[in-house]
Amino acid sequence: MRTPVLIGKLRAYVTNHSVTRNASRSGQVLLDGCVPFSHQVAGHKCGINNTGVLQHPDGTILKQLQAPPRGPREMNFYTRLLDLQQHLPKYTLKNKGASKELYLKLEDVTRRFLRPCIMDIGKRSYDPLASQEKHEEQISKYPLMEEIGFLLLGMRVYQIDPDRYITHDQFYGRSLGKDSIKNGLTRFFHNGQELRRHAVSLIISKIQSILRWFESQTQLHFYASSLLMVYEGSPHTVNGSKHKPAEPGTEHQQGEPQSNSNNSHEALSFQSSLTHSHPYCHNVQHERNEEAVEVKMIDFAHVFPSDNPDESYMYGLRNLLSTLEQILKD
Ligand SMILES: O=P(O)(O)O[C@@H]1[C@@H](OP(=O)(O)O)[C@H](OP(=O)(O)O)[C@H](O)[C@H](OP(=O)(O)O)[C@H]1OP(=O)(O)O
Ligand SMILES: Nc1ncnc2c1ncn2[C@@H]1O[C@H](COP(=O)(O)OP(=O)(O)O)[C@@H](O)[C@H]1O
Repeated sequence: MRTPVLIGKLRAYVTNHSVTRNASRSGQVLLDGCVPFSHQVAGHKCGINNTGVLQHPDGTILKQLQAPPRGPREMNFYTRLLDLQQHLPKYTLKNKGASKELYLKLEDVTRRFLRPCIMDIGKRSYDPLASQEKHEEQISKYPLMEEIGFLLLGMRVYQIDPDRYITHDQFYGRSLGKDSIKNGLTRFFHNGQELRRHAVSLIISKIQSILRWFESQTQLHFYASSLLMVYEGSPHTVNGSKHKPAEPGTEHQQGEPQSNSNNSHEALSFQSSLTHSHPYCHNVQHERNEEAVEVKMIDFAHVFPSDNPDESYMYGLRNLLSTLEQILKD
Protein backbone atom coordinates (compact mmCIF):
# COMPACT_ATOMS: atom_id res chain seq x y z
CA MET A 1 0.00 0.00 0.00
CA ARG A 2 1.57 3.31 -1.12
CA THR A 3 -0.34 6.45 -0.10
CA PRO A 4 -0.84 9.43 -2.42
CA VAL A 5 0.89 11.60 0.22
CA LEU A 6 4.00 9.42 0.10
CA ILE A 7 4.02 9.36 -3.69
CA GLY A 8 3.50 13.13 -3.77
CA LYS A 9 6.50 13.63 -1.47
CA LEU A 10 8.59 11.35 -3.65
CA ARG A 11 7.66 13.16 -6.85
CA ALA A 12 8.44 16.50 -5.24
CA TYR A 13 11.79 15.14 -4.12
CA VAL A 14 12.60 13.73 -7.54
CA THR A 15 11.60 17.00 -9.22
CA ASN A 16 13.88 18.98 -6.93
CA HIS A 17 16.82 16.59 -7.20
CA SER A 18 16.58 15.31 -10.76
CA VAL A 19 19.78 14.48 -12.63
CA THR A 20 20.62 13.72 -16.25
CA ARG A 21 18.49 11.02 -17.77
CA ASN A 22 21.00 8.61 -19.21
CA ALA A 23 21.73 5.97 -16.62
CA SER A 24 19.46 3.08 -17.43
CA ARG A 25 18.19 1.11 -20.37
CA SER A 26 14.76 2.70 -19.90
CA GLY A 27 16.30 6.14 -19.51
CA GLN A 28 14.68 6.33 -16.10
CA VAL A 29 16.74 8.12 -13.45
CA LEU A 30 15.22 8.82 -10.08
CA LEU A 31 16.44 10.53 -6.94
CA ASP A 32 20.18 10.81 -6.32
CA GLY A 33 20.97 9.23 -9.71
CA CYS A 34 19.15 6.00 -8.83
CA VAL A 35 17.77 3.66 -11.47
CA PRO A 36 15.20 0.88 -11.15
CA PHE A 37 16.99 -2.17 -9.75
CA SER A 38 17.46 -4.62 -12.62
CA HIS A 39 17.80 -7.63 -10.30
CA GLN A 40 14.43 -7.22 -8.57
CA VAL A 41 12.50 -10.50 -8.92
CA ALA A 42 9.36 -9.83 -6.83
CA GLY A 43 7.58 -7.25 -4.71
CA HIS A 44 6.35 -3.79 -5.61
CA LYS A 45 7.98 -2.76 -8.88
CA CYS A 46 8.61 0.64 -10.38
CA GLY A 47 5.29 1.94 -11.70
CA ILE A 48 2.74 4.68 -11.51
CA ASN A 49 2.16 4.42 -7.78
CA ASN A 50 5.60 3.53 -6.51
CA THR A 51 9.26 3.43 -7.42
CA GLY A 52 9.87 -0.18 -6.36
CA VAL A 53 13.45 -1.04 -5.46
CA LEU A 54 16.06 1.41 -6.75
CA GLN A 55 19.76 0.98 -7.32
CA HIS A 56 21.90 3.78 -5.95
CA PRO A 57 25.16 4.72 -7.75
CA ASP A 58 27.08 3.85 -4.55
CA GLY A 59 26.08 0.19 -4.95
CA THR A 60 23.36 0.07 -2.32
CA ILE A 61 19.67 -0.33 -3.00
CA LEU A 62 16.87 1.93 -1.82
CA LYS A 63 13.61 0.26 -0.90
CA GLN A 64 10.65 2.57 -0.84
CA LEU A 65 8.96 2.50 2.55
CA GLN A 66 5.33 1.52 2.67
CA ALA A 67 2.75 3.74 4.34
CA PRO A 68 2.49 3.57 8.16
CA PRO A 69 2.44 1.35 10.06
CA ARG A 70 4.23 -0.97 7.60
CA GLY A 71 7.14 1.23 6.48
CA PRO A 72 8.08 2.44 9.98
CA ARG A 73 7.69 -1.13 11.25
CA GLU A 74 10.22 -2.36 8.69
CA MET A 75 12.58 0.54 9.43
CA ASN A 76 12.34 -0.22 13.17
CA PHE A 77 13.10 -3.85 12.54
CA TYR A 78 16.37 -3.02 10.76
CA THR A 79 17.46 -0.67 13.54
CA ARG A 80 16.98 -3.29 16.28
CA LEU A 81 20.12 -4.98 17.50
CA LEU A 82 19.10 -8.55 16.87
CA ASP A 83 21.44 -11.53 16.78
CA LEU A 84 19.93 -12.09 13.34
CA GLN A 85 22.10 -9.52 11.53
CA GLN A 86 24.17 -12.09 9.66
CA HIS A 87 20.99 -13.25 7.91
CA LEU A 88 19.84 -9.77 6.87
CA PRO A 89 21.09 -7.37 4.19
CA LYS A 90 23.25 -4.76 5.89
CA TYR A 91 21.27 -1.66 6.67
CA THR A 92 22.89 1.74 6.54
CA LEU A 93 21.87 4.85 8.43
CA LYS A 94 23.71 7.02 5.89
CA ASN A 95 20.50 7.88 4.14
CA LYS A 96 20.32 11.62 3.97
CA GLY A 97 17.67 14.24 3.25
CA ALA A 98 14.14 13.54 2.16
CA SER A 99 15.08 10.06 0.97
CA LYS A 100 15.63 9.07 4.60
CA GLU A 101 11.93 9.14 5.38
CA LEU A 102 10.99 7.53 2.10
CA TYR A 103 13.52 4.77 1.70
CA LEU A 104 15.47 2.05 3.42
CA LYS A 105 19.10 2.01 2.26
CA LEU A 106 20.28 -1.57 2.13
CA GLU A 107 23.16 -3.72 0.97
CA ASP A 108 22.53 -5.13 -2.50
CA VAL A 109 23.02 -8.82 -1.84
CA THR A 110 23.37 -9.58 -5.57
CA ARG A 111 26.21 -7.11 -5.94
CA ARG A 112 29.27 -9.32 -5.71
CA PHE A 113 28.00 -11.76 -8.32
CA LEU A 114 28.89 -11.63 -11.99
CA ARG A 115 25.68 -13.36 -13.11
CA PRO A 116 23.45 -13.50 -10.03
CA CYS A 117 20.76 -16.18 -10.07
CA ILE A 118 18.08 -14.92 -7.71
CA MET A 119 14.99 -16.46 -6.12
CA ASP A 120 12.52 -14.91 -3.68
CA ILE A 121 10.56 -17.32 -1.50
CA GLY A 122 7.59 -15.88 0.43
CA LYS A 123 5.81 -17.05 3.56
CA ARG A 124 2.20 -16.62 4.73
CA SER A 125 1.12 -13.21 3.58
CA TYR A 126 -1.35 -11.87 6.14
CA ASP A 127 -0.66 -10.74 9.68
CA PRO A 128 -2.81 -10.99 12.85
CA LEU A 129 -4.23 -7.50 12.23
CA ALA A 130 -5.39 -8.31 8.69
CA SER A 131 -9.11 -7.90 8.06
CA GLN A 132 -11.14 -10.98 7.24
CA GLU A 133 -11.33 -9.71 3.67
CA LYS A 134 -7.55 -9.31 3.35
CA HIS A 135 -7.05 -12.71 4.99
CA GLU A 136 -9.36 -14.41 2.48
CA GLU A 137 -7.89 -12.51 -0.44
CA GLN A 138 -4.35 -13.58 0.43
CA ILE A 139 -5.36 -17.22 1.02
CA SER A 140 -7.16 -17.29 -2.31
CA LYS A 141 -3.94 -16.25 -4.10
CA TYR A 142 -2.24 -19.48 -3.04
CA PRO A 143 -4.49 -21.85 -1.07
CA LEU A 144 -1.60 -24.32 -0.77
CA MET A 145 0.44 -21.91 1.34
CA GLU A 146 -0.70 -23.50 4.62
CA GLU A 147 0.24 -26.97 3.42
CA ILE A 148 3.43 -26.25 1.50
CA GLY A 149 4.49 -23.46 3.86
CA PHE A 150 6.07 -21.23 1.23
CA LEU A 151 5.46 -19.68 -2.19
CA LEU A 152 7.91 -19.08 -5.00
CA LEU A 153 7.47 -15.34 -5.59
CA GLY A 154 9.97 -14.89 -8.39
CA MET A 155 13.25 -16.04 -9.86
CA ARG A 156 15.87 -15.08 -12.39
CA VAL A 157 18.19 -17.83 -13.60
CA TYR A 158 21.22 -17.49 -15.82
CA GLN A 159 21.40 -19.89 -18.78
CA ILE A 160 24.79 -20.59 -20.24
CA ASP A 161 23.90 -21.32 -23.84
CA PRO A 162 22.61 -19.03 -25.14
CA ASP A 163 23.81 -16.64 -22.46
CA ARG A 164 20.63 -15.09 -21.13
CA TYR A 165 18.42 -14.97 -18.09
CA ILE A 166 15.10 -16.73 -17.78
CA THR A 167 12.58 -15.35 -15.31
CA HIS A 168 9.51 -16.59 -13.51
CA ASP A 169 7.08 -14.46 -11.52
CA GLN A 170 4.73 -15.31 -8.69
CA PHE A 171 2.04 -16.49 -11.09
CA TYR A 172 4.40 -19.30 -12.01
CA GLY A 173 4.90 -19.90 -8.27
CA ARG A 174 1.17 -20.01 -7.70
CA SER A 175 0.84 -22.63 -10.44
CA LEU A 176 3.04 -25.05 -8.47
CA GLY A 177 1.31 -27.73 -6.43
CA LYS A 178 2.58 -30.39 -4.02
CA ASP A 179 3.66 -32.58 -6.93
CA SER A 180 5.39 -29.85 -8.90
CA ILE A 181 7.00 -27.61 -6.27
CA LYS A 182 10.22 -29.62 -6.41
CA ASN A 183 10.43 -29.17 -10.18
CA GLY A 184 9.79 -25.46 -9.73
CA LEU A 185 12.70 -25.12 -7.30
CA THR A 186 14.88 -27.31 -9.51
CA ARG A 187 14.53 -24.76 -12.32
CA PHE A 188 16.27 -22.24 -10.12
CA PHE A 189 19.36 -24.41 -9.95
CA HIS A 190 19.54 -25.45 -13.60
CA ASN A 191 21.71 -23.47 -16.01
CA GLY A 192 20.46 -25.25 -19.14
CA GLN A 193 23.34 -27.68 -19.04
CA GLU A 194 23.51 -29.03 -15.53
CA LEU A 195 22.01 -28.89 -12.06
CA ARG A 196 24.14 -26.68 -9.81
CA ARG A 197 24.28 -29.22 -6.99
CA HIS A 198 26.94 -27.43 -4.99
CA ALA A 199 24.86 -24.26 -4.93
CA VAL A 200 21.90 -26.31 -3.66
CA SER A 201 23.91 -27.71 -0.77
CA LEU A 202 25.42 -24.33 0.17
CA ILE A 203 21.96 -22.78 0.18
CA ILE A 204 20.66 -25.66 2.31
CA SER A 205 23.29 -25.01 4.97
CA LYS A 206 22.47 -21.27 5.07
CA ILE A 207 18.76 -22.03 5.49
CA GLN A 208 19.61 -24.50 8.26
CA SER A 209 21.44 -21.72 10.04
CA ILE A 210 18.36 -19.46 9.78
CA LEU A 211 16.20 -22.31 11.06
CA ARG A 212 18.48 -22.69 14.10
CA TRP A 213 17.91 -19.00 14.87
CA PHE A 214 14.14 -19.51 14.71
CA GLU A 215 14.40 -22.55 16.96
CA SER A 216 16.14 -20.45 19.59
CA GLN A 217 13.85 -17.42 19.64
CA THR A 218 10.35 -16.74 20.94
CA GLN A 219 10.18 -12.95 20.63
CA LEU A 220 9.09 -12.37 17.06
CA HIS A 221 6.67 -13.69 14.50
CA PHE A 222 7.34 -12.97 10.83
CA TYR A 223 4.45 -12.54 8.41
CA ALA A 224 4.69 -11.75 4.68
CA SER A 225 8.46 -11.94 4.92
CA SER A 226 10.75 -13.45 2.28
CA LEU A 227 13.95 -15.39 1.83
CA LEU A 228 16.18 -14.07 -0.93
CA MET A 229 18.63 -16.59 -2.38
CA VAL A 230 21.48 -15.83 -4.74
CA TYR A 231 24.17 -17.96 -6.34
CA GLU A 232 26.72 -17.30 -9.05
CA GLY A 233 25.48 -18.19 -12.53
CA SER A 234 28.66 -17.35 -14.38
CA PRO A 235 30.97 -20.26 -15.19
CA HIS A 236 33.83 -17.76 -15.45
CA THR A 237 36.20 -16.42 -12.88
CA VAL A 238 37.93 -13.09 -12.53
CA ASN A 239 41.57 -13.44 -11.51
CA GLY A 240 40.79 -16.73 -9.83
CA SER A 241 37.68 -15.43 -8.07
CA LYS A 242 34.11 -15.74 -9.30
CA HIS A 243 33.14 -12.48 -7.74
CA LYS A 244 33.59 -8.87 -8.64
CA PRO A 245 36.68 -7.23 -7.22
CA ALA A 246 36.10 -4.10 -5.14
CA GLU A 247 36.92 -0.99 -7.11
CA PRO A 248 40.07 0.89 -6.13
CA GLY A 249 39.44 3.56 -3.55
CA THR A 250 36.27 2.05 -2.13
CA GLU A 251 36.08 1.36 1.57
CA HIS A 252 34.06 -1.23 3.37
CA GLN A 253 33.08 -0.23 6.87
CA GLN A 254 31.68 -2.58 9.45
CA GLY A 255 27.89 -2.52 9.36
CA GLU A 256 27.70 -0.67 6.07
CA PRO A 257 27.10 -1.87 2.56
CA GLN A 258 30.20 -2.06 0.43
CA SER A 259 30.56 0.85 -1.94
CA ASN A 260 30.96 -0.30 -5.52
CA SER A 261 29.71 0.40 -9.01
CA ASN A 262 26.34 0.06 -10.68
CA ASN A 263 25.21 -3.49 -11.30
CA SER A 264 22.71 -2.63 -14.00
CA HIS A 265 25.38 -1.00 -16.12
CA GLU A 266 27.48 -4.07 -15.74
CA ALA A 267 24.56 -6.33 -16.62
CA LEU A 268 23.73 -4.29 -19.69
CA SER A 269 27.30 -4.43 -20.93
CA PHE A 270 27.12 -8.19 -21.02
CA GLN A 271 24.59 -8.86 -23.70
CA SER A 272 26.25 -11.45 -25.88
CA SER A 273 29.32 -13.61 -25.56
CA LEU A 274 30.85 -14.30 -22.16
CA THR A 275 34.30 -13.82 -23.61
CA HIS A 276 33.71 -10.19 -24.54
CA SER A 277 35.71 -7.61 -22.71
CA HIS A 278 33.95 -6.66 -19.52
CA PRO A 279 34.53 -3.97 -16.88
CA TYR A 280 35.20 -6.62 -14.24
CA CYS A 281 36.59 -9.47 -16.33
CA HIS A 282 40.24 -8.52 -16.77
CA ASN A 283 41.39 -12.09 -16.79
CA VAL A 284 38.50 -14.42 -17.46
CA GLN A 285 39.28 -18.05 -16.80
CA HIS A 286 37.13 -21.10 -17.31
CA GLU A 287 37.29 -22.56 -13.84
CA ARG A 288 34.80 -24.16 -11.52
CA ASN A 289 35.98 -22.99 -8.15
CA GLU A 290 34.19 -22.61 -4.85
CA GLU A 291 30.64 -21.37 -5.31
CA ALA A 292 29.51 -18.81 -2.80
CA VAL A 293 25.86 -18.15 -2.17
CA GLU A 294 23.74 -15.67 -0.25
CA VAL A 295 20.54 -16.41 1.64
CA LYS A 296 19.06 -13.35 3.33
CA MET A 297 15.77 -12.67 5.03
CA ILE A 298 14.04 -9.58 3.60
CA ASP A 299 10.73 -7.71 3.83
CA PHE A 300 9.89 -6.96 7.45
CA ALA A 301 6.79 -4.77 7.20
CA HIS A 302 4.81 -7.40 9.11
CA VAL A 303 7.03 -8.52 11.99
CA PHE A 304 5.16 -8.71 15.28
CA PRO A 305 6.21 -9.23 18.90
CA SER A 306 5.41 -12.60 20.40
CA ASP A 307 6.12 -14.86 23.38
CA ASN A 308 6.29 -18.20 21.58
CA PRO A 309 8.17 -19.80 18.66
CA ASP A 310 7.20 -18.86 15.11
CA GLU A 311 5.96 -22.36 14.21
CA SER A 312 4.49 -21.30 10.89
CA TYR A 313 7.75 -19.78 9.64
CA MET A 314 9.69 -22.85 10.81
CA TYR A 315 7.20 -25.15 9.09
CA GLY A 316 7.87 -23.33 5.81
CA LEU A 317 11.64 -23.48 6.29
CA ARG A 318 11.58 -27.20 7.09
CA ASN A 319 9.47 -27.98 4.05
CA LEU A 320 11.73 -25.86 1.88
CA LEU A 321 14.77 -27.68 3.26
CA SER A 322 13.31 -31.12 2.68
CA THR A 323 12.34 -30.18 -0.90
CA LEU A 324 15.89 -28.93 -1.60
CA GLU A 325 17.35 -32.08 -0.04
CA GLN A 326 15.08 -34.14 -2.27
CA ILE A 327 16.46 -32.31 -5.31
CA LEU A 328 19.95 -33.42 -4.33
CA LYS A 329 18.87 -37.03 -3.84
CA ASP A 330 17.22 -37.37 -7.28
O1 LIG B 1 -3.81 -7.70 -2.71
P1 LIG B 1 -3.54 -6.23 -2.86
O2 LIG B 1 -3.86 -5.73 -4.23
O3 LIG B 1 -4.16 -5.43 -1.75
O4 LIG B 1 -1.98 -5.97 -2.79
C1 LIG B 1 -1.16 -6.84 -2.03
C2 LIG B 1 -0.44 -6.03 -0.99
O5 LIG B 1 -1.42 -5.52 -0.10
P2 LIG B 1 -1.67 -3.98 0.13
O6 LIG B 1 -2.29 -3.45 -1.12
O7 LIG B 1 -0.33 -3.38 0.44
O8 LIG B 1 -2.62 -3.98 1.30
C3 LIG B 1 0.48 -6.90 -0.17
O9 LIG B 1 1.19 -6.07 0.69
P3 LIG B 1 1.48 -6.56 2.19
O10 LIG B 1 2.36 -7.76 2.06
O11 LIG B 1 0.14 -6.88 2.80
O12 LIG B 1 2.17 -5.40 2.82
C4 LIG B 1 1.46 -7.65 -1.05
O13 LIG B 1 2.32 -6.74 -1.67
C5 LIG B 1 0.71 -8.41 -2.12
O14 LIG B 1 1.66 -8.95 -2.99
P4 LIG B 1 1.93 -10.52 -2.94
O15 LIG B 1 0.67 -11.21 -3.35
O16 LIG B 1 2.35 -10.85 -1.54
O17 LIG B 1 3.04 -10.66 -3.91
C6 LIG B 1 -0.18 -7.49 -2.94
O18 LIG B 1 -0.90 -8.31 -3.83
P5 LIG B 1 -0.77 -8.20 -5.41
O19 LIG B 1 -1.25 -6.83 -5.78
O20 LIG B 1 0.65 -8.47 -5.75
O21 LIG B 1 -1.68 -9.28 -5.91
N1 LIG C 1 18.86 -6.25 -0.04
C1 LIG C 1 18.48 -6.65 -1.26
N2 LIG C 1 19.42 -6.99 -2.17
C2 LIG C 1 19.06 -7.36 -3.42
N3 LIG C 1 17.79 -7.45 -3.84
C3 LIG C 1 16.82 -7.11 -2.98
C4 LIG C 1 17.10 -6.72 -1.65
N4 LIG C 1 15.93 -6.44 -1.02
C5 LIG C 1 14.96 -6.67 -1.92
N5 LIG C 1 15.48 -7.06 -3.11
C6 LIG C 1 14.74 -7.34 -4.34
O1 LIG C 1 13.52 -6.62 -4.30
C7 LIG C 1 12.42 -7.53 -4.31
C8 LIG C 1 11.31 -6.99 -3.41
O2 LIG C 1 11.80 -6.81 -2.09
P1 LIG C 1 10.81 -6.80 -0.86
O3 LIG C 1 11.54 -6.33 0.33
O4 LIG C 1 10.13 -8.13 -0.74
O5 LIG C 1 9.74 -5.69 -1.33
P2 LIG C 1 8.17 -5.57 -1.18
O6 LIG C 1 7.93 -5.01 0.19
O7 LIG C 1 7.80 -4.64 -2.28
O8 LIG C 1 7.56 -6.95 -1.34
C9 LIG C 1 12.97 -8.88 -3.90
O9 LIG C 1 12.24 -9.94 -4.48
C10 LIG C 1 14.40 -8.82 -4.45
O10 LIG C 1 14.42 -9.19 -5.83
